[in-house]
Amino acid sequence: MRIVVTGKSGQVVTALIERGPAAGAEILPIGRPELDLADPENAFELLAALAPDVIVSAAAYTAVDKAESEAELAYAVNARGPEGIAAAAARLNVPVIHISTDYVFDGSKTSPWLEDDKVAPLGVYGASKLAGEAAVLASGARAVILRTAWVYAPFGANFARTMLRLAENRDEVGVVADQIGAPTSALDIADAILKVARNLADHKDDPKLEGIFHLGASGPDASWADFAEAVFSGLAERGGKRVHVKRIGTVDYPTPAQRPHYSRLSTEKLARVHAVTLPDWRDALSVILDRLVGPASMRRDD
Ligand SMILES: NC(=O)C1=CN([C@@H]2O[C@H](COP(=O)(O)OP(=O)(O)OC[C@H]3O[C@@H](n4cnc5c(N)ncnc54)[C@H](OP(=O)(O)O)[C@@H]3O)[C@@H](O)[C@H]2O)C=CC1
Ligand SMILES: Cc1cn([C@H]2C[C@H](O)[C@@H](COP(=O)(O)OP(=O)(O)O[C@H]3O[C@@H](C)C(=O)[C@@H](O)[C@H]3O)O2)c(=O)[nH]c1=O
Repeated sequence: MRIVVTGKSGQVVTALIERGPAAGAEILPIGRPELDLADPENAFELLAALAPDVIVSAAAYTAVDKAESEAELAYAVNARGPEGIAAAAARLNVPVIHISTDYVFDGSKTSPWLEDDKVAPLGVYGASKLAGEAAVLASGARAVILRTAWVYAPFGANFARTMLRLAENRDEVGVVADQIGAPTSALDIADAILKVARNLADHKDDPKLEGIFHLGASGPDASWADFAEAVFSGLAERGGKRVHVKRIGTVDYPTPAQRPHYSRLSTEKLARVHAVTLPDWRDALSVILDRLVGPASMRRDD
């Protein structure tokens, strides 16, 4: 199975490159400069030459706060980019898996968001990603939208690595405790994408496999403060320093973009239709901390 992916240097694609071979997939990443999503005119020629079985559209403008002041660029990359990719996929008759976000929701629910719940993004990033979803769904390509959330990995820019960096010279970090979701490992996302890709490649005439699906870790709801506490206790278990999380409110941590208070995604549809369920986020974090900090068995107090 040949899978062409956009977003060569991103967390999800780096994970796909790592996990692809074990799943029998050849991952062909494309990134800048060969494809600038803000101007995807050459997408068809580029994709056609690579002859993919499946296309994964994972590149995005992901700077949530900066998007508020760079709306034009965010829409170009997150909406017109995927539109160009999906149009090419339709012409090539190749299915496309497009990665989207929990930030398409306003966070007003108190139970996990379903695929057909009302979308109402609070910021430019979420709105531009929503426009990307719409463009992909309207393209005529066989399409799966995978909305995921709170992505972190042993590589790339993410909240867990930010916490570990802050731990280097801080004993306490203030983190919001009133935004709830599920941290999701890019390694697990990659495994899920590979299974969905296999299903699409193997069952060409099954429209039930297409549409919007939510993809997130199992385990209890978590706030960013819970996630930070889990990172720091994992650090201490591995012989690192102890760092305290000061649990604060969103009002105490003002940011240019508003974020949803509750963005946990219901993953039942993905489990039912594609037979994909992700591990508990606490186990997934342990796997990633083993790589970032060292295995827990190396801890000093053993
Ligand atoms: N990170 C998260 O917490 C979440 C992410 N998602 C979605 O998952 C997907 C993957 O996210 P993630 O792996 O974290 O992404 P990253 O932020 O790690 O990487 C984004 C990638 O997109 C590329 N990119 C940005 N602008 C352009 C452009 N104009 N042309 C071509 N490539 C471009 C970047 O390339 P370069 O390095 O050259 O800038 C980079 O490779 C995205 O669609 C994102 O919206 C969904 C939920 C949560
Ligand atoms: C670094 C830091 C952040 N925070 C807060 C800010 C914010 O409300 C929350 C999350 O911080 P970040 O800005 O790192 O995360 P953010 O960029 O909002 O993460 C989002 O990225 C996009 C791409 C997505 O699609 C989302 O699913 C989500 O993962 O934690 C603290 O309270 N203390 C801190 O020290």
